[in-house]
Amino acid sequence: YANSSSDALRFLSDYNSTAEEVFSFAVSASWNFNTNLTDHNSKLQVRRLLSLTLTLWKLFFDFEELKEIMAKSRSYQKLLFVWEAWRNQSGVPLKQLYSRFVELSNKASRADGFADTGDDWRSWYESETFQQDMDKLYKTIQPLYLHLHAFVRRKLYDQYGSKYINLKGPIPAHLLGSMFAQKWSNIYDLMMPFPNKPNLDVTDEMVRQVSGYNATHMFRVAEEFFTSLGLMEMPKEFWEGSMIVKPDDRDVVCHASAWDFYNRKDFRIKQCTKVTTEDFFTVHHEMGHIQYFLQYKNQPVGFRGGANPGFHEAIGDVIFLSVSTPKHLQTINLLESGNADEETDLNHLLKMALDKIAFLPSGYLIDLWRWEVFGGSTPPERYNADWWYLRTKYQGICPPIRRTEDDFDPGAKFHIPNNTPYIRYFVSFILQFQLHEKLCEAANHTGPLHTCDIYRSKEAGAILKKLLESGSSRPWPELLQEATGTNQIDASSLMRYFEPLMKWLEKQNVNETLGWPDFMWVPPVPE
Ligand SMILES: O=C(CCC(O)(O)[C@H](Cc1ccccc1)NC(=O)c1ccccc1)N[C@@H](Cc1ccccc1)C(=O)O
Ligand SMILES: [Zn+2]
Repeated sequence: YANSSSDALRFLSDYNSTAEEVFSFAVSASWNFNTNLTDHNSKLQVRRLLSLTLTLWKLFFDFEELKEIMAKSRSYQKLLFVWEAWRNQSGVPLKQLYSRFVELSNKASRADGFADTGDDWRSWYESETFQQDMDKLYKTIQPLYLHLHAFVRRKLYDQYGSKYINLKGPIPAHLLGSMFAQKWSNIYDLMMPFPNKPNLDVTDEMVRQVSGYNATHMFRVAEEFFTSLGLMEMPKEFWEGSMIVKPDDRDVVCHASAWDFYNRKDFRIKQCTKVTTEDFFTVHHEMGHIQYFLQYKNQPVGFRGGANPGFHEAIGDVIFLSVSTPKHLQTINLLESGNADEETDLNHLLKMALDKIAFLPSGYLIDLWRWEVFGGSTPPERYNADWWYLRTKYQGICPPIRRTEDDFDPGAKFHIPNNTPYIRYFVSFILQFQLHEKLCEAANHTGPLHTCDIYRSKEAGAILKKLLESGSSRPWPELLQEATGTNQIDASSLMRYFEPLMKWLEKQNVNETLGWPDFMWVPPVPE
């Protein structure tokens, strides 16, 4: 018996060191590709064909630029052009490839004993009733979403008129400030409850500050929040190896990501950072991933992951719940007065809802669609129809122009071609409020939850550290129980955080239709 256990231990330690080398090699190759697409391609032997393709590719729209137009433009037609152009160039070409990819992916998952790839991905949450659990969470937050949707639809009606907005119908998808109608805070200026209060979008202030709120400064400010909790600073290899601005001499994948090189030394962020509030949030989101890497780096390779994938997505967002308070923005000199009066408070809550509540239906439906595709109930000839059915059913949005099965709109969203699962973000957006509530209690916060800032609380940091250093070495319900006192993902913390807003919206919407009974309505196409 003794032999077998020492044999097992030796095997595991051999496996671990070998796995580290293999993983490290693979991650380095992937990093080199993602941060230097041109160089990678130019090395291929079909140089001439490729240089032609690259030239054509450069003719294509740059997603970063389109993103900016979707955030800033208030022209119905211009938004529509950008919305359609991106889907034509990114989604359509993928359609045939995707159905073949689904077949191959399911084949691999079945070889591992799963029914299909959706079954494989859901197994990471270790719950026999995972799909029902998610549907229950969605139903809990749905009343709040319906009120936010009705309020936003009314404001868009005021802006775009009755021709393009039906007060009993879904909202045209291109009017919500982002390419996928997932983050609505870019149209906050159309929605402010009290417009004459300080502007909580601190982008202008960041750009104005002569001290230069540049990318590095944004990263340093984020790092200092983590160290203020007693968590780890970024190692020197992080600053040496990361790519935090888009290079001007080559093409890179600009979608932000955090990288663990599995050698316990190299940890990096790849982000095309711009000086905006949105990117300041993303800096914290990505640094949350890095903090997790640092805290669990001495675990065996197999345990270097989130307690479940939703935990990995939540850490940086939990920190930003504190950073985004008027009180904290004043602490870091991005807001004149932090003494939030009732009205500024409500402005802040609405802005948070435009990011956090608006996101939930989309965070839920993307893998609902993918589970149906992997499971076979959505065949290739219904990819786009089922996508839009779910987008209208859960988000209450509709396509601004007619869609057919020649289109492949899910393919325009990074995580589909990148094959990155998505329910993790839905879980994160619920979980982050549970963690925030508990950390605020540990930080002896008094007053409404949405005004809490855990900055410099070592007690809060200690709870986070204990959770993060465990990695995926123990079942997530146990780790959640130890960190928060409950062993289930539960939306009641989120509902408590937004309670003052819910009360206010119920008054605002007293004569509004909640939901979109004109389910099939679509806007006219502008001539
Ligand atoms: O995609 C992201 C942020 C990028 C990331 O940090 O989640 C990144 C995604 C990614 C990129 C390349 C390969 C795989 C995944 N995830 C990581 O960098 C990561 C995740 C887990 C462990 C280690 C790194 N956010 C999602 C969800 C979201 C979040 C916040 C606001 C809006 C929307 C989105 O933009 O749709
Ligand atoms: Zn992430």
